[in-house]
Amino acid sequence: MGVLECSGAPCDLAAWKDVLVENFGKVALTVVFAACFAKYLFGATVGRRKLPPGPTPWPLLGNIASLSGLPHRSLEKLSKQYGGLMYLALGSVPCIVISSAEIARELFKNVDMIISNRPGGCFFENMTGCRNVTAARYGPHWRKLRMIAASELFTQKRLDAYKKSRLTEIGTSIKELFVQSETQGPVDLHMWLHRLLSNNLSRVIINERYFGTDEKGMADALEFNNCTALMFAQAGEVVVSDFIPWFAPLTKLQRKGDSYHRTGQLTMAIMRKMTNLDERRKLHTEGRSTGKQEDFVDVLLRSTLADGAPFDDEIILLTLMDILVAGTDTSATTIEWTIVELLRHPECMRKVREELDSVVGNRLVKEEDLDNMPYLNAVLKETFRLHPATPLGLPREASQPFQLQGYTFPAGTRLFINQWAIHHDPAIYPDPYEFKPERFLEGAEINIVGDSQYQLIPFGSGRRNCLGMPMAVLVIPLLLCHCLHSIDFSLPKGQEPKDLDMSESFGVSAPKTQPLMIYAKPRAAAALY
Ligand code: HEM
Repeated sequence: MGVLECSGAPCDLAAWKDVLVENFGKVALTVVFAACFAKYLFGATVGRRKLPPGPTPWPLLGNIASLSGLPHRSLEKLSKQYGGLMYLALGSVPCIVISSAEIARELFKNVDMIISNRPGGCFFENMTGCRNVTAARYGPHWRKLRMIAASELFTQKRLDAYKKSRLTEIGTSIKELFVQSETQGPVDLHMWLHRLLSNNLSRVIINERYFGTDEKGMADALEFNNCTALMFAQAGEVVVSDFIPWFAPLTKLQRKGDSYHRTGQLTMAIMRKMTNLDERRKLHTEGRSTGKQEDFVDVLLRSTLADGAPFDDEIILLTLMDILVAGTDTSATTIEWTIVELLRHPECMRKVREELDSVVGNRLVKEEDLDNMPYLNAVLKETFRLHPATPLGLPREASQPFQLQGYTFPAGTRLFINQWAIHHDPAIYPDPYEFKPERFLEGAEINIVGDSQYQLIPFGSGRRNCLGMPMAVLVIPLLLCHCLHSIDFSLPKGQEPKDLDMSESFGVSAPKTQPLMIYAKPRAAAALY
């Protein structure tokens, strides 16, 4: 009989001690595993009594796997099982997912301020120091940036001031599209839209068309696109130590922080070149002007931060980078999805064109026309519903404990508003996976703008909603009207609209996985450009 076999005879305690010391590593590991396993088995019922339902978390990792692939879709599936308010553990970070319009309404009505924080994380902490408006913690710095954006950058007055340059950009880009389609064959629609929208923004940021089709313009566009592609890829990486703090040494070893910091430096260098900031600051300090109408750089150069200090170079460049990055891909994604859906639904395309031809006829589209196009607006709402550009929104983090649906959540709880699940809720939208613009022309009106509606929230909600929404809700329908009024789109030979791949990828936005390659020929109205 071995020393540890205690049946009948008293145990040899000294021998026990020796074995324990010898095998300390193995014993400790066994205890940790046993504890994790017990938590895994019983945690769901005992430890989570006061939490909303949700899938059982794995030891250590929790439910991180639920965020892989297309997280908006896997979370929607889970919400069918666990409900509109679902609890997940991301490593050791508590997290809730809201998949119901009613619960979103309660959240934004009651605790908007508490949930207006962003979680930061390794990427933003190293790339921007969380000083940019998108990643900034809720507090005086963020409030000041938002206040300047709302009162100076995205006002109706400024949007009106750039009416002419918008029209010029759209006209120039459409002409370029015809040439490209005729000389080079099918055009990647997303890339074309991306360039147009970037130029539309560069015209308000620096008063210039920055991404031209000449050699320099092409090189600048390539440099900027490569940099944003790197940024998007890194922003989408799951850094385990963001969820499990024990892994911080590994993150350090992988030099993740260094590589995000380098991306930040590269972005700043590109933005500095684009804005010609050194020269602009010199002019500003000397009290001289560029002689052109005031642009975003002028506004930021004369702005002050929450502590009264003037905007430093970094904050100017970060603000403009945020606007450029957040504003182009999301809008290009939305317009591309709209055109794809219209190609797949010729009856809807016919109705939009009839409306355009009757309201606009044989002249250029005007911004005022947008108020007289109920069908086009319904088409756009249906695209925002079916293909939200940011299906999970941007993550929020609670700055204080808060209550929702009778549960109490601690400060630090991460929140995802699953737009995808809300927009595909069959109780609100029968046949939720079908493209049916008519649904927005019947029954009670559902609007995107205004906090009263939570059934269609592509721009998020509350005080931390999309900062560029005033521009997006003008530019997207306007550009769409111009495209549908003046361009005849056709697919490359042998391709049928019904066979188009309709899958989306998930990243900073959710574009079509396979870009739409398209021929573009002038419709009658194109002679006007
Ligand atoms: C289809 C177009 C767009 C969609 C669907 C969209 C969607 C969103 C969403 C869902 C958020 C997060 C809101 C939240 O947390 O509740 C957001 C934030 C933001 N958006 Fe947009 N966006 C679009 C266009 C634009 C444009 C055109 C700009 C600028 C020109 C812009 C700039 C921003 C910025 C800077 C933020 C961060 C705001 C903050 O954290 O305070 N977006 N957007």
